[in-house]
Amino acid sequence: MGESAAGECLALEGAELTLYRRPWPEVDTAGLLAELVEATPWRQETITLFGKTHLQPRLLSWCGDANASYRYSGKTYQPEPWTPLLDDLRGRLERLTGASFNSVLLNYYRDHRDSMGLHADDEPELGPQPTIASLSLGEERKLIFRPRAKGEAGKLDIPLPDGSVLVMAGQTQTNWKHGIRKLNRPCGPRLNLTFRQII
Ligand SMILES: O=C(O)CCC(=O)C(=O)O
Ligand SMILES: [Fe+2]
Repeated sequence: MGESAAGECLALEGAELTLYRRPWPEVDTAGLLAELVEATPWRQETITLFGKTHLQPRLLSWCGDANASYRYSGKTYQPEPWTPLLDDLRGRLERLTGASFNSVLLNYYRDHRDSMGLHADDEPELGPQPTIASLSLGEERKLIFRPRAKGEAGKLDIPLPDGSVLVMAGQTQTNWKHGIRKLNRPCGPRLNLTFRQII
């Protein structure tokens, strides 16, 4: 595990992962979490599994430039406009990573029962090697990485502390799926913001 002022490179073959544990020590993360939970127009999407429709186990919101529409499970979503707060966070993440972002997906895990299934962020509009910067607020949950190819070995579980930023780049989405498991024990809320560039 290489460490530098720029962040920790996490070792995972065929992936490019950098973790910044607390890039902005002065930021009041609890206040930020509360403000975002309050101000965001949350939606709860449905998923259909084996012909049965369920509510997804988390709330989400999609925000970005007007032309950054997003297709997901066969539907196209128009982004909410940037708020000053989200635009400020976008600027911070752009300066931290050197990448550009025109949209952000907010995921709100209300408690231990909320989760996200294993997936890769490989939608065509993200391009072949997307750089995705993921800011976590609130309860520490583990982001689990599992190989996309059947029979491949290897895995990594990354605890994402309050105020941390994980950057996924290079071939990460090509080779790995990631997700958040539900927990057996109660826990507090967690908010995750993944900043992306829609092409
Ligand atoms: O909550 C997380 O840390 C993961 C979010 C994620 O994978 C996504 O928004 O695509
Ligand atoms: Fe993802």
